[in-house]
Amino acid sequence: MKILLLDKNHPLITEQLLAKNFTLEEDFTSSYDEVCNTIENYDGIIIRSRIPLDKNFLERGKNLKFIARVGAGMENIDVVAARQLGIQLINSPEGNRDSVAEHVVGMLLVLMHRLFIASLEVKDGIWKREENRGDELLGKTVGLIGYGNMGKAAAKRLSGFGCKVIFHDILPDLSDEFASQVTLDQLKNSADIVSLHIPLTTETYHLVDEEFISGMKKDFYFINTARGKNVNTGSLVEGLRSGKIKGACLDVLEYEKSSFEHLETENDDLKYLLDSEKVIVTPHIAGWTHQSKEKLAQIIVDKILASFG
Ligand SMILES: NC(=O)C1=CN([C@@H]2O[C@H](COP(=O)(O)OP(=O)(O)OC[C@H]3O[C@@H](n4cnc5c(N)ncnc54)[C@H](O)[C@@H]3O)[C@@H](O)[C@H]2O)C=CC1
Ligand SMILES: O=C(O)C(=O)COP(=O)(O)O
Repeated sequence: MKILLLDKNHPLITEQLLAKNFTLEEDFTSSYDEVCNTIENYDGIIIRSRIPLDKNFLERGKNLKFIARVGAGMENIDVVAARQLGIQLINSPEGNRDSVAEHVVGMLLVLMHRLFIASLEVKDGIWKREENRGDELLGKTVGLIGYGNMGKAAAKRLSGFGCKVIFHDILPDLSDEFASQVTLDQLKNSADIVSLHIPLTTETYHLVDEEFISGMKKDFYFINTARGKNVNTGSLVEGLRSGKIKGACLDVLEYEKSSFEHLETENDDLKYLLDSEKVIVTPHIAGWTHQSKEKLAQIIVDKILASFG
């Protein structure tokens, strides 16, 4: 089989697939149009999220048998078209869920204990104690939206910090030893912290908006490691300005073109988020550890070999 690798990943992917006699070609720079022109030459694609694999792209890949997404989210792939065309979709969320879960806990601790601000101040010669009094995770009710790979991994860690973890998911009967399933209204009635772990779909686009925020019973902390477009940024900023949202941890932003591209900065809402002491932001690295890089690669190779080896 001839496979095109469109993103840089751990070298074990190439080493192990070459050893199994796959033919591999790497192209980490060509544009969407350029790749479209040659895609019919390949049986499979290995990708993260650099290029959108839309219907047009998939139809031109006449010989494609699989798309392997090194990671979890499939938003860059027209999943419906792929299925209609008989192209197998493979992803590897088991490889970065531990990284995401630790990032969630880490961001919450940094924000709630004011670690980043306090450290910057001390290094600047400023010694403020009362202003830097933090909030504990212990005893807080965390409401997760989406209880798949990422949500479950986050629940496991957060319950270890003494949080009561509840979640809302459209699939039924998902409660386990770490978290209890509730309706969205029940979550809004009791959560002190809201964390998103949903895919980006037409239903989840701007799921967190003015109505969601005003429906929250308590003031709350907000964390998003899912996708930027799950949140209406204007509403988020308004919630932060009014104090309804006590602080936000954002690994993803609405204005990301893809996780590999910079943000546009000429935007008042984004400027507020970047300037605010109540917000910490990371550049889409929740799932981006040295360990996840290797795990994602090994899992994707194992899944490719299980179907096509
Ligand atoms: N920041 C980062 O580096 C990373 C971000 N992600 C994001 O996390 C997302 C979730 O990943 P997984 O947990 O692997 O996905 P998953 O498919 O295992 O779980 C998602 C869950 O959300 C539920 N869901 C879907 N629509 C919903 C709605 N409207 N309301 C409530 N629940 C809904 C689904 O039923 C499912 O249980 C990915 O799609 C991706 O966007 C994933 C990995 C790394
Ligand atoms: O696995 C995911 O869904 C991620 O968000 C990781 O993002 P990336 O593959 O680095 O664009």
